[in-house]
Amino acid sequence: MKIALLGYGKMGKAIEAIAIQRGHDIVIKTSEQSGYNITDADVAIDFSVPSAAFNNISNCINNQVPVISGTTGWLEQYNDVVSLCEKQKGAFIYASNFSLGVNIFFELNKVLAKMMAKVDDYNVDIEEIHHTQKLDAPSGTAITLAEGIIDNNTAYQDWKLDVSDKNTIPITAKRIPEVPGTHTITYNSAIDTIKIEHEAHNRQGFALGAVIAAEWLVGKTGIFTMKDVLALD
Ligand SMILES: NC(=O)C1=CN([C@@H]2O[C@H](COP(=O)(O)OP(=O)(O)OC[C@H]3O[C@@H](n4cnc5c(N)ncnc54)[C@H](OP(=O)(O)O)[C@@H]3O)[C@@H](O)[C@H]2O)C=CC1
Ligand SMILES: O=C(O)C1=N[C@H](C(=O)O)C[C@H](O)C1
Repeated sequence: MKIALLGYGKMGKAIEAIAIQRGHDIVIKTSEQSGYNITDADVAIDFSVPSAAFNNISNCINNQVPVISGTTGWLEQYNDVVSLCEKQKGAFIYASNFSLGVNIFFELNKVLAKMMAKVDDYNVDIEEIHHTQKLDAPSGTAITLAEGIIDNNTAYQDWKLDVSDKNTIPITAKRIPEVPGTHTITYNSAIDTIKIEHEAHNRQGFALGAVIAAEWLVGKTGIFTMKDVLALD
């Protein structure tokens, strides 16, 4: 498979290594908005910056190149991408986190949220820790986790960074050098604490998941998620 890497930073480089191991060719690797022909690729993988993701993804869809994006912090434009993809009959996957472990953690979070909806004694909060170069906060993964709780527990209607109102899930974002990504969900009561945590040890899980998603997407039409790719149901 001929792969375009849109964004050749920490993730672009990790994806390149795994894609080559799996027998793919990297035909475009760029950290620029232009200067390449996207139709040279069978599939594009966007891990760029929040301000560039929408244009990168739109360019692929407009040129009939299937595209997956792991870039976080641009989701206010997600519905525009969905509309464009439907209009152009393109193929697109966004995931806030491509790792198998985090996608299992997403499902565990939903099951726990459903159970906790049956009791009044606990307050939930989410903490995410990432390296100091991260541009967005809270992390895309923390937002997906908050949405998983909101969808399964009517006590919560919203999430906010550093705000702890009734019906709102507070998210705390910490930035510590070299941390690839740690997410903790805590349910606290006067009597005890229930905690679930995912800690990435490196970027390999994100990169492998992205390559697997790209392999899966080629030849399909539509908008998909990692749940479709991993068939976790
Ligand atoms: N979904 C997931 O599983 C994961 C998602 N991420 C997300 O992926 C994104 C990238 O992460 P990471 O690799 O760590 O970040 P980096 O900052 O290391 O890399 C981003 C790269 O994008 C480049 N860039 C800037 N503008 C453009 C453009 N217009 N088109 C293409 N590339 C551009 C930057 O170049 P320059 O430095 O010159 O500006 C940089 O090389 C982030 O949003 C992060 O949150 C990260 C890990 C896992
Ligand atoms: O910027 C990162 O590094 C990461 N970003 C993603 C996010 O915002 O959730 C995924 C992972 O946690 C690493």
